[in-house]
Amino acid sequence: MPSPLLSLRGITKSYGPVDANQQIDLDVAPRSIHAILGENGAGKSTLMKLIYGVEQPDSGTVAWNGQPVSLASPAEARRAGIGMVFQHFSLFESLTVVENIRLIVSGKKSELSERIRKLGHEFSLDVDPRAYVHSLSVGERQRVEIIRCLMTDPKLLILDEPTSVLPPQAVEKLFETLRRLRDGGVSILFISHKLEEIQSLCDRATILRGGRVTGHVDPREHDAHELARMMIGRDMPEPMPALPLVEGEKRLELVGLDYRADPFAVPLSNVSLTVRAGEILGIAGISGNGQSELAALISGETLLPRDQRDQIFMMGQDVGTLDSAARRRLGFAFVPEDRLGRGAVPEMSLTLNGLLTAHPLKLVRHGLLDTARARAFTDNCIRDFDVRTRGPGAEAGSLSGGNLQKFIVGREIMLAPKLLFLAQPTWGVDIGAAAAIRKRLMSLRNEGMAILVISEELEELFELSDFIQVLHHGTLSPPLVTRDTNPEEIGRYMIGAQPQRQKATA
Ligand SMILES: Nc1ncnc2c1ncn2[C@@H]1O[C@H](COP(=O)(O)OP(=O)(O)OP(=O)(O)O)[C@@H](O)[C@H]1O
Repeated sequence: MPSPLLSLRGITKSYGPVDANQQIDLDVAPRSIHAILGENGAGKSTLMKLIYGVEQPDSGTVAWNGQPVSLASPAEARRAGIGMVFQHFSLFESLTVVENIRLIVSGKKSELSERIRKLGHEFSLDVDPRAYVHSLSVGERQRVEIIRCLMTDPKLLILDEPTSVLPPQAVEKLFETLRRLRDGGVSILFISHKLEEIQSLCDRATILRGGRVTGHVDPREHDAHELARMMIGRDMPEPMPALPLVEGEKRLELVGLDYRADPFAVPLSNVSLTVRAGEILGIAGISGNGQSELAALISGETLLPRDQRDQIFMMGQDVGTLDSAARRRLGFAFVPEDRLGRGAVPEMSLTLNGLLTAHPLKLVRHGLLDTARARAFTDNCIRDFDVRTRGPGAEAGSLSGGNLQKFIVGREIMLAPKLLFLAQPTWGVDIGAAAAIRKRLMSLRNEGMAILVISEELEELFELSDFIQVLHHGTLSPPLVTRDTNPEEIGRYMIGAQPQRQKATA
């Protein structure tokens, strides 16, 4: 290999008793796309933070272009030519897109806006520079992060799960962008749990398990099963078959829902859907087509005006003006897409985060916290959902992204709701754990739970759902029976190219 652009030797980093990285050796070649593979908590993000100067190693050396360096801060890393797109976004919600970018890239607002539009157009990362970040979906925020990074003209670009919220068409476009960048002399460190992506994009891969390097391979020389086994050290769980449908009672019904929140939000028009007991409805679509707005209306974060009646029903009741707590009392549970902002409070322990939604399970009595029960609930959730953490006392923010997601999904499932709504349920979750979550959802469906899933992963929706509806520009396609449709048809609805069929299902 030509002399490496970046070379790490013996890098070690511990957080208290957790050895997040141990004796890591890694060489990143110039003009290469290098994957970092590993299950949730394997130490991938920690390693990237060390390279980007967010954290400092306890020991080990870093060389950049053959010269020893200590990257003491992200500003220093950026000066050297290292850019990073984080898994958790680092944008200010109350600022606009261009204002956020201006915090890092100097220039006049008008010039920057022009560059944002141009890059957005070139790399299919379209986003309005004037939009406030709080009004953007997770997918759109990620686009802003990527554009911001590209604007600093990096020599090494670190991407921590960049494709997790992109629709399939955009993933391919992003890959073309990344290949172009590589051919132009930029190296890329690429974290993803999707093995097919790594095989189609990357020329090298380093595998981590339990904070240690377990291999450096050429991912194109191994099939997905082999890579999965190297990564998780065991075989994948088998999917659970769905029982035939019996028409269960309606647990969620949206009837011609119309809603416009603010000028930057996507207006929803005439949205209708039904989720019955014992079935899973999947909502497909490219992020930014009204998913966040729809999720907020279903969860009760956004309430309908008092005069807008008979549009949202849960367990047969009109809930459009009821808040989240009232909806939860009817047997509703919810996993939001934004796990750190809405799903959990990062500074609080897992036990307290458990209480946020599980307190009705007699975890609070006479106004006082029943510590033993709350801890037992959290312990069960950690065990049942294979959450890798030091225990119920750990702060939510200290968990790796995928492990926190497993915790939140577990907490909501343990409430035994009648209606469970999950937005991007396996986002950032490694392949083994994602398969386990899907298996669990199938078995809950078979036991009679009504489940609604919003996901940008078509494969996931095809594996899970009995019916699929597609959200495009704030309108919803008719329900399609999953076994009678195919990804091409769904894809046509996703880009608005499919004429609305007459009723596709009874
Ligand atoms: N700030 C922190 N405080 C305490 N522990 C931490 C902190 N950051 C990471 N850890 C721990 O270090 C280990 C490695 O975490 P890391 O986030 O690097 O994993 P990862 O491979 O990126 O996982 P994922 O795929 O879930 O994002 C985990 O056990 C995690 O809980």
